[in-house]
Amino acid sequence: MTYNELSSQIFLKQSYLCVGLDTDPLKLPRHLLTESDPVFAFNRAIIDATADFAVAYKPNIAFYEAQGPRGWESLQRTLDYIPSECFTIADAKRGDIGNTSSLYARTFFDPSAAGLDFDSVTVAPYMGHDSVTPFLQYDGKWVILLALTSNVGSADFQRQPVGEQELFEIVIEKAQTWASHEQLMFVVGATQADVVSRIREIAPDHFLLVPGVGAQGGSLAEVSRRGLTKAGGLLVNASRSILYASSADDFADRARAEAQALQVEMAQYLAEL
Ligand SMILES: O=c1ccn([C@@H]2O[C@H](COP(=O)(O)O)[C@@H](O)[C@H]2O)c(=O)[nH]1
Repeated sequence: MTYNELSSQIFLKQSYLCVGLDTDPLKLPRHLLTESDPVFAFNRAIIDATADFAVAYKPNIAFYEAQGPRGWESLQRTLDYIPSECFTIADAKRGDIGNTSSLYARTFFDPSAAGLDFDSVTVAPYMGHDSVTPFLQYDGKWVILLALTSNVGSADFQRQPVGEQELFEIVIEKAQTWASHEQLMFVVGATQADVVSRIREIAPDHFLLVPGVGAQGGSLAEVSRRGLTKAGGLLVNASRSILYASSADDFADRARAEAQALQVEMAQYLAEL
């Protein structure tokens, strides 16, 4: 999916919601456990319930890998089920020496390899340019680089001062020499809303993938007011607050209501642009 196509979807759906598919087999509603693939049955119901309000879906790969081969099958079925107009993110947080990164990229981007055809993959910047560029060799595919994460541990390295800057700012500046805003996004936690304006000075056009609203307590209002651009420019993720709004038979209805509430709020912020 191109930058303009993603931007168009945001204004068409009046939403920059990304639904995180962090599907934990231990948290599934009991009535789904008799399904042949309970994880996929859950994801299918969540996608059906939220697709009107979401422009992106982000399966967190850890939740699937932890299930072994069954998990990879659930992931494949889920990816195939996501509507084609939605942007897909493999939240895998990969990155290694170049030849290894090439194989990670092939896993998520080349359907003739592992069968997966994601639009994007999250990548850790720590090993530098040659660990990231193999992911950029695929036309139409995106790298979403971890810049300033939502967890408290982001203070350990990402917020360390380096000269006049903090380390995450150097990551954002340097990475822009590797790819344009048409192929590169940055992860910025919603819990770090206070620095989103500063990030917009360094990266005015890049999409930001923003996890941390909902269960982690980040503010959608603050991130939106500081991070939205004329192209949209944000994908705000919510996982647990949508997936596990209810653990009973009404889980899909409750997930839909949570997603709709976020979309309605997002539409207000888009109207203020
Ligand atoms: O900085 C980061 C980077 C990634 N994540 C991921 O996003 C979701 C958040 O889930 P919630 O349930 O909405 O808190 C999850 O997959 C994380 O691994 C993040 O939270 N922060």
